[in-house]
Amino acid sequence: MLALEEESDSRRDVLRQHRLSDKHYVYDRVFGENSTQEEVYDAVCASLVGGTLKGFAGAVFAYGATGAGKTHTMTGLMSRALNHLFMSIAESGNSQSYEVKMSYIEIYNENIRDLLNPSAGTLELRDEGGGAPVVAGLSETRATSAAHVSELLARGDRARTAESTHANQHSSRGHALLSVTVSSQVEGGMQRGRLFLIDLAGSEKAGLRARRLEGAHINRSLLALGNCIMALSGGARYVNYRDSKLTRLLREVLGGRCRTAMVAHVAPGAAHRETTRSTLHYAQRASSITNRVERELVATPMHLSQYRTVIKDLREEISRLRSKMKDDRARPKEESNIIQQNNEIELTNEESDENAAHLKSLREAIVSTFKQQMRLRRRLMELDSHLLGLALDAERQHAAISHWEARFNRLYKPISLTGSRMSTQQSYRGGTGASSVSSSGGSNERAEAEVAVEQAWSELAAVEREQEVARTERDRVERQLEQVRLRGAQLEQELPARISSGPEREVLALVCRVHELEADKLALQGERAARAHELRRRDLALQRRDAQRRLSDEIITRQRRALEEMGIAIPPELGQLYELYQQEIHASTYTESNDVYSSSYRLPPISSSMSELAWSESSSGSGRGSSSGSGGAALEYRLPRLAPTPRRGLATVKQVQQP
Ligand SMILES: Nc1ncnc2c1ncn2[C@@H]1O[C@H](COP(=O)(O)OP(=O)(O)OP(=O)(O)O)[C@@H](O)[C@H]1O
Repeated sequence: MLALEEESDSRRDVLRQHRLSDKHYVYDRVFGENSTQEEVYDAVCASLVGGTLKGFAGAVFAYGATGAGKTHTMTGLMSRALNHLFMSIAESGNSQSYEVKMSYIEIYNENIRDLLNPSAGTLELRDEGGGAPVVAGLSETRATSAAHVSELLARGDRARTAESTHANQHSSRGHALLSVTVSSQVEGGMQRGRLFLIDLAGSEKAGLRARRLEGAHINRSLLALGNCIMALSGGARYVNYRDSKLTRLLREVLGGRCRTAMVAHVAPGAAHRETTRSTLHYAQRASSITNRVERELVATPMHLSQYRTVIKDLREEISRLRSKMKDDRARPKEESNIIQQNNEIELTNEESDENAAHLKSLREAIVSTFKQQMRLRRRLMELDSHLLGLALDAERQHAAISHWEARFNRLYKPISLTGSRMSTQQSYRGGTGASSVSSSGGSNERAEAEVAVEQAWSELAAVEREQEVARTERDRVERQLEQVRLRGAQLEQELPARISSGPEREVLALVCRVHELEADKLALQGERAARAHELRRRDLALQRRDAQRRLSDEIITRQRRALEEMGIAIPPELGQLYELYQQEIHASTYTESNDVYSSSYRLPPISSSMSELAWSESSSGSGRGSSSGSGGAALEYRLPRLAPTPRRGLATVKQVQQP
């Protein structure tokens, strides 16, 4: 329990003394100023990591005012969680079967950036058929060890947008979302556990003009987050996640199948009373949200051509089995009667028992061979799908390398891996002497290129090793499948001679039905996989086009500047083209950066959460004038404004009231 003491002035007010009491808040845990990061990790995050290995989703997000310690907490949790994860995988004695991937993004000014691949620029958030939204083109880096992960985290942290504010020397200005996915093969598909670690930006009011837009975006997303928390804790039937990219991305974390912990940060000083009150209030509301936790099991997507082959094979098997049944039925009645009579004459009771037992074991053998076949086929298709993914990964790394090569005017030649790597590194370090570095690039860009290219080559080498392993495994599984198929065919050949009764025919029909269902299921999965594959391919193509476009922009701008500097008159047609080009760039920037104002964003926030907000704002005693009543609030919600800063002491308070 945490008690928020009333102001000392009010305590002295004898008349009010009995009416005012300290406000008490109850949480799962309260940590004091002397709590260590280990304590916080053990209480908040450790059990979530265990769940991730078993296919559950877990999340921790840090919430609170600027400078209250969010980044400090999350940095500690992130490195501990990933160390813990790799230790648990090693202890499982089955480390080969787990695959850990991580992605790290920042939402800054409603733009999403890939912190592990900042050169990719702004990424698009795309809704995919009812599921969780997907960040198109986001890199998912395979993490191989705790040391590798620390290196990736440090790289991502360096790429975050930070500035000095009055409350914090090194204030994070964007929301950072680290997502770790642990996949492992289990019976029936791929088990996928996820861990989300989220460091939200704190809000801060500053006089600087440049900070206004940033503050508006931070407040906008925190306000949307507050609305979602209010709606979820109030049991609302409709929760509006669409008001910011943050809430769209956190949908699963806030109201989905995720086990979520919110760490609310407060500063104990009296000067922070109002921000503290607001944070504590939201944290209490959040603690009453109940999520239904579920394990995630995804049927592994397969290689497209494999779907067709398997479905064809299955259909052939079905018609073979059907024809056997027909053959048996087509026999003249007398003939089958004679056979039956002969059987009855020839077979003693003992023999007929033996025959029935044999038929039973034959039936079991057929079913078990069928199951084995299906398992091996699935494995084969998983490997194909894995190889397909690896090919795309490799292409992505090639694209990153060629991006930097192009920036340094080098022709990208993937010779042998080591040779090429050497030459690339030498060229960035000036070893080959002939590099022509762009004038604005300078040594920073060189250093960035060196790190990025080195990383891309090592990723590529890892991908190639993985491809080798997968191909060997594929050959092995293919041979095994061929053997099982032959055994299955032999067993089926034994059937017609032995089918003599209705029950036997029923078994055959059942086997047919199983085959049919399997074929239908595969056909559906095939369609879905085809769509997913097409989307991934388009993402990659879009990323490439985007890189090309940015290069063209730069070339055009520089050429134009050069023409002007040299005093060369621009021909009128070229002038017109420049104008058109500028209009086009302006139009596309406008549409990209304003998608938050698209019609879907105009839905007013649900009423219960807005009334909660109105309460919160008016109770601060420093109301923002226009925000009383849901209409005014909804308007502000769409177009957040920063009020002028009247008194310094209140600035932080008012900003933080907005979540
Ligand atoms: N528990 C703690 N122990 C020691 N130092 C801390 C602790 N919490 C925060 N700090 C220090 O206080 C400063 C501000 O903390 P931090 O950057 O984590 O705040 P924040 O809430 O993330 O702020 P912002 O929202 O502006 O990014 C940092 O220098 C940090 O190292």
